[in-house]
Amino acid sequence: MKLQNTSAFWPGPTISALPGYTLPKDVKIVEVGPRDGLQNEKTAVPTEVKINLINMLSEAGLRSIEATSFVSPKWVPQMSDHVNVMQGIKKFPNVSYPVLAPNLTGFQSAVQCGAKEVAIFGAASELFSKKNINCSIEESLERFKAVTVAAKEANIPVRGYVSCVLGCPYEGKVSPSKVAEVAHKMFSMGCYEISLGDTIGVGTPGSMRDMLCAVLDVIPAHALAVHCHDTYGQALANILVALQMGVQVVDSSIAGLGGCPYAQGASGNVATEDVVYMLHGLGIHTGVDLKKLTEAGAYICQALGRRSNSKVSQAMCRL
Ligand SMILES: CC(C)(COP(=O)([O-])OP(=O)([O-])OC[C@H]1O[C@@H](n2cnc3c(N)ncnc32)[C@H](O)[C@@H]1OP(=O)([O-])[O-])[C@@H](O)C(=O)NCCC(=O)NCCSC(=O)C[C@@](C)(O)CC(=O)[O-]
Repeated sequence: MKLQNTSAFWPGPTISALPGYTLPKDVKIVEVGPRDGLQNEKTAVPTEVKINLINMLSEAGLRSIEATSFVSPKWVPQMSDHVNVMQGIKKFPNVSYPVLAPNLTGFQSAVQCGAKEVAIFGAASELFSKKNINCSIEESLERFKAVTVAAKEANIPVRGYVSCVLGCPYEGKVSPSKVAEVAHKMFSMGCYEISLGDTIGVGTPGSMRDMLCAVLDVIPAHALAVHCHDTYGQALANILVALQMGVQVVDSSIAGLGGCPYAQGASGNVATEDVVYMLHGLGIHTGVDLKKLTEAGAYICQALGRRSNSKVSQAMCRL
Protein backbone atom coordinates (compact mmCIF):
# COMPACT_ATOMS: atom_id res chain seq x y z
CA MET A 1 0.00 0.00 0.00
CA LYS A 2 1.60 3.24 -1.17
CA LEU A 3 0.86 6.55 0.49
CA GLN A 4 0.06 9.36 -1.94
CA ASN A 5 -0.16 13.11 -1.44
CA THR A 6 0.49 12.87 2.28
CA SER A 7 1.06 16.59 2.59
CA ALA A 8 -2.13 17.41 0.72
CA PHE A 9 -4.00 19.33 3.32
CA TRP A 10 -4.65 23.00 3.12
CA PRO A 11 -4.88 24.97 6.33
CA GLY A 12 -7.77 27.38 6.00
CA PRO A 13 -9.21 30.20 8.06
CA THR A 14 -10.27 29.27 11.56
CA ILE A 15 -13.78 29.64 12.98
CA SER A 16 -15.25 31.40 16.02
CA ALA A 17 -16.45 29.90 19.26
CA LEU A 18 -20.15 30.05 20.07
CA PRO A 19 -21.03 33.22 22.07
CA GLY A 20 -19.71 32.96 25.64
CA TYR A 21 -17.16 30.21 24.88
CA THR A 22 -13.52 30.10 23.77
CA LEU A 23 -12.20 27.99 20.91
CA PRO A 24 -9.16 25.92 22.00
CA LYS A 25 -5.78 26.56 20.33
CA ASP A 26 -4.49 23.13 21.27
CA VAL A 27 -6.49 19.92 21.35
CA LYS A 28 -5.48 16.64 22.99
CA ILE A 29 -6.56 13.58 21.06
CA VAL A 30 -7.21 10.46 23.09
CA GLU A 31 -6.59 7.61 20.68
CA VAL A 32 -8.98 4.78 21.55
CA GLY A 33 -8.32 2.51 18.55
CA PRO A 34 -6.33 -0.23 20.31
CA ARG A 35 -9.14 -0.60 22.87
CA ASP A 36 -12.48 0.70 21.55
CA GLY A 37 -11.40 0.08 17.97
CA LEU A 38 -10.43 -3.55 18.44
CA GLN A 39 -12.62 -4.77 21.33
CA ASN A 40 -15.46 -5.74 18.99
CA GLU A 41 -13.35 -7.68 16.45
CA LYS A 42 -14.77 -11.17 16.14
CA THR A 43 -11.48 -12.98 15.54
CA ALA A 44 -8.55 -12.58 17.91
CA VAL A 45 -6.18 -9.86 16.75
CA PRO A 46 -2.61 -11.06 17.44
CA THR A 47 -1.09 -9.36 20.47
CA GLU A 48 1.97 -8.46 18.40
CA VAL A 49 -0.25 -6.51 15.96
CA LYS A 50 -1.81 -4.58 18.86
CA ILE A 51 1.65 -3.79 20.25
CA ASN A 52 2.97 -2.66 16.84
CA LEU A 53 -0.10 -0.48 16.36
CA ILE A 54 0.30 1.23 19.74
CA ASN A 55 4.01 1.82 19.07
CA MET A 56 3.20 3.38 15.66
CA LEU A 57 0.56 5.60 17.27
CA SER A 58 3.11 6.74 19.85
CA GLU A 59 5.56 7.54 17.02
CA ALA A 60 2.82 9.60 15.35
CA GLY A 61 2.83 12.03 18.28
CA LEU A 62 -0.37 11.08 20.10
CA ARG A 63 -0.23 12.04 23.76
CA SER A 64 -2.80 9.59 25.09
CA ILE A 65 -3.38 6.09 23.72
CA GLU A 66 -5.93 3.84 25.39
CA ALA A 67 -4.09 0.55 25.28
CA THR A 68 -6.47 -2.18 26.46
CA SER A 69 -9.16 -3.13 29.01
CA PHE A 70 -8.93 -4.96 32.30
CA VAL A 71 -12.45 -6.32 31.97
CA SER A 72 -13.74 -9.85 32.24
CA PRO A 73 -12.39 -12.03 29.38
CA LYS A 74 -15.79 -13.75 29.34
CA TRP A 75 -17.43 -10.44 28.49
CA VAL A 76 -14.84 -9.08 26.02
CA PRO A 77 -12.51 -11.90 24.89
CA GLN A 78 -10.62 -9.62 22.48
CA MET A 79 -9.08 -7.73 25.42
CA SER A 80 -7.98 -10.86 27.31
CA ASP A 81 -4.33 -10.33 26.30
CA HIS A 82 -4.19 -7.11 28.35
CA VAL A 83 -1.19 -8.22 30.41
CA ASN A 84 0.94 -8.99 27.35
CA VAL A 85 -0.13 -5.79 25.60
CA MET A 86 0.78 -3.65 28.60
CA GLN A 87 4.10 -5.41 29.03
CA GLY A 88 4.94 -5.42 25.32
CA ILE A 89 4.44 -1.79 24.31
CA LYS A 90 7.20 0.79 24.28
CA LYS A 91 6.29 3.45 26.84
CA PHE A 92 7.18 6.77 25.27
CA PRO A 93 7.93 9.62 27.67
CA ASN A 94 5.06 12.14 27.82
CA VAL A 95 2.60 9.61 26.40
CA SER A 96 -0.12 8.23 28.62
CA TYR A 97 -1.43 4.68 28.10
CA PRO A 98 -4.74 4.52 30.01
CA VAL A 99 -6.64 1.25 30.35
CA LEU A 100 -10.29 0.51 31.16
CA ALA A 101 -10.98 -0.79 34.67
CA PRO A 102 -14.66 -1.41 35.52
CA ASN A 103 -14.08 -2.32 39.16
CA LEU A 104 -11.45 -2.84 41.87
CA THR A 105 -10.45 -6.24 40.41
CA GLY A 106 -9.67 -4.61 37.07
CA PHE A 107 -7.92 -1.69 38.72
CA GLN A 108 -5.62 -3.94 40.79
CA SER A 109 -4.68 -6.08 37.78
CA ALA A 110 -4.02 -2.98 35.69
CA VAL A 111 -1.72 -1.46 38.29
CA GLN A 112 0.14 -4.76 38.68
CA CYS A 113 0.86 -4.62 34.94
CA GLY A 114 2.28 -1.14 35.23
CA ALA A 115 -0.75 0.97 34.18
CA LYS A 116 -0.21 4.59 35.18
CA GLU A 117 -3.73 5.76 34.30
CA VAL A 118 -7.11 4.04 34.31
CA ALA A 119 -10.58 4.83 32.99
CA ILE A 120 -13.85 3.88 34.62
CA PHE A 121 -16.91 3.68 32.41
CA GLY A 122 -20.49 4.38 33.38
CA ALA A 123 -23.61 5.35 31.47
CA ALA A 124 -26.47 7.82 31.52
CA SER A 125 -28.87 5.00 30.65
CA GLU A 126 -29.94 2.31 33.13
CA LEU A 127 -30.44 -0.40 30.53
CA PHE A 128 -27.10 0.23 28.84
CA SER A 129 -25.36 0.10 32.22
CA LYS A 130 -26.99 -3.26 32.94
CA LYS A 131 -26.07 -4.69 29.52
CA ASN A 132 -22.52 -3.34 29.51
CA ILE A 133 -21.32 -3.79 33.08
CA ASN A 134 -24.10 -5.87 34.62
CA CYS A 135 -25.24 -3.39 37.24
CA SER A 136 -27.43 -0.31 37.71
CA ILE A 137 -26.03 3.20 37.43
CA GLU A 138 -26.15 3.55 41.23
CA GLU A 139 -24.28 0.26 41.75
CA SER A 140 -21.72 1.27 39.13
CA LEU A 141 -21.05 4.52 40.97
CA GLU A 142 -20.37 2.52 44.16
CA ARG A 143 -17.82 0.38 42.27
CA PHE A 144 -16.25 3.47 40.72
CA LYS A 145 -15.95 5.08 44.14
CA ALA A 146 -13.87 2.11 45.30
CA VAL A 147 -11.64 2.48 42.23
CA THR A 148 -11.17 6.23 42.68
CA VAL A 149 -10.30 5.79 46.36
CA ALA A 150 -7.69 3.11 45.55
CA ALA A 151 -6.39 5.17 42.63
CA LYS A 152 -5.96 8.25 44.81
CA GLU A 153 -3.90 6.22 47.28
CA ALA A 154 -1.75 4.89 44.41
CA ASN A 155 -1.49 8.34 42.79
CA ILE A 156 -3.08 7.06 39.57
CA PRO A 157 -5.19 9.50 37.56
CA VAL A 158 -8.69 8.30 36.67
CA ARG A 159 -10.62 9.25 33.56
CA GLY A 160 -14.40 8.76 33.55
CA TYR A 161 -16.61 7.80 30.63
CA VAL A 162 -20.32 8.42 30.47
CA SER A 163 -21.92 6.41 27.67
CA CYS A 164 -25.16 7.05 25.79
CA VAL A 165 -25.03 10.82 26.26
CA LEU A 166 -27.01 11.47 23.06
CA GLY A 167 -29.09 8.31 22.90
CA CYS A 168 -29.26 4.70 24.05
CA PRO A 169 -29.74 1.56 21.96
CA TYR A 170 -32.22 0.22 24.55
CA GLU A 171 -33.92 3.35 25.98
CA GLY A 172 -33.81 5.80 23.06
CA LYS A 173 -33.60 9.44 24.09
CA VAL A 174 -31.43 10.30 27.09
CA SER A 175 -32.02 13.61 28.86
CA PRO A 176 -29.13 16.10 29.11
CA SER A 177 -29.93 16.51 32.82
CA LYS A 178 -29.34 12.77 33.43
CA VAL A 179 -26.00 13.00 31.57
CA ALA A 180 -25.01 16.04 33.68
CA GLU A 181 -26.01 14.22 36.90
CA VAL A 182 -23.94 11.08 36.20
CA ALA A 183 -21.00 13.08 34.80
CA HIS A 184 -20.99 15.35 37.87
CA LYS A 185 -21.04 12.39 40.27
CA MET A 186 -18.04 10.84 38.49
CA PHE A 187 -16.21 14.17 38.38
CA SER A 188 -16.91 14.74 42.09
CA MET A 189 -15.42 11.36 43.02
CA GLY A 190 -12.11 12.45 41.51
CA CYS A 191 -12.07 11.80 37.75
CA TYR A 192 -9.76 14.40 36.25
CA GLU A 193 -11.67 14.30 32.96
CA ILE A 194 -15.10 13.13 31.85
CA SER A 195 -15.44 11.74 28.35
CA LEU A 196 -18.97 12.09 27.01
CA GLY A 197 -19.75 9.13 24.74
CA ASP A 198 -22.21 9.20 21.87
CA THR A 199 -21.98 5.42 21.97
CA ILE A 200 -24.27 4.73 19.02
CA GLY A 201 -23.49 7.86 17.03
CA VAL A 202 -27.05 9.19 16.89
CA GLY A 203 -26.35 12.77 17.99
CA THR A 204 -26.55 15.83 15.77
CA PRO A 205 -24.97 19.25 16.38
CA GLY A 206 -28.11 20.53 18.12
CA SER A 207 -28.36 17.62 20.55
CA MET A 208 -24.61 17.87 21.23
CA ARG A 209 -25.04 21.59 22.04
CA ASP A 210 -27.98 20.99 24.39
CA MET A 211 -26.23 18.14 26.20
CA LEU A 212 -23.00 20.13 26.58
CA CYS A 213 -24.94 23.15 27.89
CA ALA A 214 -26.28 20.98 30.71
CA VAL A 215 -22.90 19.38 31.48
CA LEU A 216 -20.99 22.68 31.35
CA ASP A 217 -23.24 23.94 34.15
CA VAL A 218 -21.59 21.42 36.48
CA ILE A 219 -18.16 20.60 34.97
CA PRO A 220 -15.65 23.07 33.47
CA ALA A 221 -14.84 22.71 29.76
CA HIS A 222 -11.18 21.91 30.44
CA ALA A 223 -12.25 18.71 32.24
CA LEU A 224 -14.44 17.41 29.40
CA ALA A 225 -13.83 15.26 26.34
CA VAL A 226 -16.16 14.15 23.58
CA HIS A 227 -16.22 10.59 22.27
CA CYS A 228 -18.24 10.37 19.07
CA HIS A 229 -19.09 7.26 17.15
CA ASP A 230 -19.81 7.95 13.50
CA THR A 231 -22.76 5.65 12.82
CA TYR A 232 -24.83 8.37 11.14
CA GLY A 233 -21.90 10.39 9.78
CA GLN A 234 -22.41 13.20 12.31
CA ALA A 235 -19.25 12.84 14.37
CA LEU A 236 -17.11 15.63 12.87
CA ALA A 237 -20.03 18.08 12.96
CA ASN A 238 -20.70 17.17 16.59
CA ILE A 239 -17.03 17.54 17.50
CA LEU A 240 -16.93 20.97 15.85
CA VAL A 241 -19.79 22.13 18.07
CA ALA A 242 -17.95 20.78 21.13
CA LEU A 243 -14.81 22.71 20.13
CA GLN A 244 -16.91 25.84 19.68
CA MET A 245 -18.11 25.34 23.26
CA GLY A 246 -14.55 25.15 24.58
CA VAL A 247 -13.95 21.38 24.73
CA GLN A 248 -10.23 20.68 24.33
CA VAL A 249 -10.07 16.87 24.31
CA VAL A 250 -11.41 14.62 21.54
CA ASP A 251 -11.48 10.81 21.56
CA SER A 252 -11.07 9.10 18.21
CA SER A 253 -10.02 5.80 16.72
CA ILE A 254 -7.39 5.13 14.09
CA ALA A 255 -9.02 4.27 10.74
CA GLY A 256 -12.42 4.75 12.38
CA LEU A 257 -12.25 1.24 13.85
CA GLY A 258 -14.59 0.02 16.48
CA GLY A 259 -17.92 -0.37 18.12
CA CYS A 260 -19.17 -1.42 21.51
CA PRO A 261 -19.98 -5.13 21.96
CA TYR A 262 -23.03 -4.08 24.02
CA ALA A 263 -24.40 -1.53 21.53
CA GLN A 264 -25.56 -3.57 18.53
CA GLY A 265 -25.25 -1.79 15.20
CA ALA A 266 -23.06 1.04 16.48
CA SER A 267 -20.20 1.72 14.08
CA GLY A 268 -16.69 2.80 14.89
CA ASN A 269 -15.48 6.00 16.44
CA VAL A 270 -14.74 8.99 14.31
CA ALA A 271 -11.42 8.34 12.54
CA THR A 272 -8.40 9.99 14.16
CA GLU A 273 -7.01 10.92 10.73
CA ASP A 274 -10.21 12.86 9.92
CA VAL A 275 -10.22 14.68 13.27
CA VAL A 276 -6.55 15.65 12.90
CA TYR A 277 -7.14 16.89 9.35
CA MET A 278 -10.05 19.05 10.52
CA LEU A 279 -8.17 20.42 13.54
CA HIS A 280 -5.03 21.25 11.57
CA GLY A 281 -7.17 22.84 8.87
CA LEU A 282 -8.65 25.09 11.57
CA GLY A 283 -5.17 26.02 12.79
CA ILE A 284 -5.61 24.03 16.03
CA HIS A 285 -2.45 22.30 17.25
CA THR A 286 -2.49 18.57 18.07
CA GLY A 287 1.17 17.54 17.97
CA VAL A 288 0.17 14.66 15.67
CA ASP A 289 2.01 13.86 12.44
CA LEU A 290 -0.72 13.09 9.90
CA LYS A 291 1.57 11.11 7.61
CA LYS A 292 2.71 8.78 10.41
CA LEU A 293 -0.90 8.50 11.55
CA THR A 294 -2.09 7.34 8.13
CA GLU A 295 0.75 4.80 8.10
CA ALA A 296 -0.50 3.42 11.43
CA GLY A 297 -4.01 3.30 9.93
CA ALA A 298 -2.76 1.49 6.84
CA TYR A 299 -0.92 -1.01 9.06
CA ILE A 300 -3.94 -1.98 11.14
CA CYS A 301 -6.28 -2.08 8.13
CA GLN A 302 -3.90 -4.40 6.34
CA ALA A 303 -3.63 -6.62 9.44
CA LEU A 304 -7.44 -6.79 9.70
CA GLY A 305 -7.86 -7.17 5.95
CA ARG A 306 -10.19 -4.23 5.56
CA ARG A 307 -10.49 -0.77 4.06
CA SER A 308 -10.00 2.26 6.28
CA ASN A 309 -13.13 4.12 7.40
CA SER A 310 -11.12 7.34 7.38
CA LYS A 311 -12.05 9.59 4.47
CA VAL A 312 -8.70 11.34 4.86
CA SER A 313 -6.81 8.05 4.61
CA GLN A 314 -8.86 7.02 1.62
CA ALA A 315 -7.96 10.32 -0.04
CA MET A 316 -4.28 10.04 0.85
CA CYS A 317 -3.73 6.39 0.06
CA ARG A 318 -4.49 4.51 -3.10
CA LEU A 319 -5.93 1.39 -1.52
C1 LIG B 1 -17.89 -5.30 34.90
C2 LIG B 1 -17.91 -6.80 34.74
C3 LIG B 1 -16.56 -7.39 35.11
C4 LIG B 1 -18.96 -7.35 35.69
O1 LIG B 1 -19.20 -8.72 35.38
P1 LIG B 1 -19.94 -9.68 36.38
O2 LIG B 1 -20.09 -11.00 35.73
O3 LIG B 1 -21.17 -9.01 36.91
O4 LIG B 1 -18.83 -9.75 37.52
P2 LIG B 1 -18.82 -10.36 38.96
O5 LIG B 1 -18.28 -9.31 39.88
O6 LIG B 1 -20.14 -11.02 39.29
O7 LIG B 1 -17.71 -11.51 38.80
C5 LIG B 1 -17.91 -12.60 37.92
C6 LIG B 1 -16.56 -13.15 37.50
O8 LIG B 1 -15.85 -12.17 36.75
C7 LIG B 1 -14.57 -11.89 37.36
N1 LIG B 1 -14.26 -10.48 37.21
C8 LIG B 1 -14.87 -9.43 37.80
N2 LIG B 1 -14.28 -8.31 37.42
C9 LIG B 1 -13.26 -8.64 36.58
C10 LIG B 1 -12.30 -7.89 35.87
N3 LIG B 1 -12.25 -6.55 35.94
N4 LIG B 1 -11.42 -8.54 35.11
C11 LIG B 1 -11.45 -9.89 35.02
N5 LIG B 1 -12.35 -10.66 35.68
C12 LIG B 1 -13.25 -10.03 36.45
C13 LIG B 1 -14.79 -12.29 38.83
O9 LIG B 1 -13.54 -12.55 39.43
C14 LIG B 1 -15.67 -13.50 38.69
O10 LIG B 1 -14.84 -14.60 38.29
P3 LIG B 1 -15.24 -16.12 38.67
O11 LIG B 1 -15.32 -16.13 40.17
O12 LIG B 1 -16.57 -16.40 38.02
O13 LIG B 1 -14.10 -16.92 38.09
C15 LIG B 1 -18.30 -7.23 33.30
O14 LIG B 1 -19.60 -6.80 33.05
C16 LIG B 1 -17.38 -6.67 32.27
O15 LIG B 1 -16.22 -7.04 32.19
N6 LIG B 1 -17.89 -5.75 31.43
C17 LIG B 1 -17.05 -5.07 30.46
C18 LIG B 1 -17.85 -4.63 29.31
C19 LIG B 1 -16.97 -3.88 28.37
O16 LIG B 1 -15.76 -3.93 28.40
N7 LIG B 1 -17.64 -3.13 27.46
C20 LIG B 1 -16.95 -2.35 26.46
C21 LIG B 1 -16.27 -1.15 27.02
S1 LIG B 1 -17.38 0.21 27.34
C22 LIG B 1 -17.44 1.02 25.83
O17 LIG B 1 -16.96 0.55 24.84
C23 LIG B 1 -18.04 2.39 25.80
C24 LIG B 1 -16.99 3.50 25.77
C25 LIG B 1 -16.12 3.49 27.05
O18 LIG B 1 -16.11 3.33 24.69
C26 LIG B 1 -17.64 4.89 25.66
C27 LIG B 1 -18.76 4.98 24.62
O19 LIG B 1 -18.55 4.72 23.43
O20 LIG B 1 -19.86 5.30 25.05
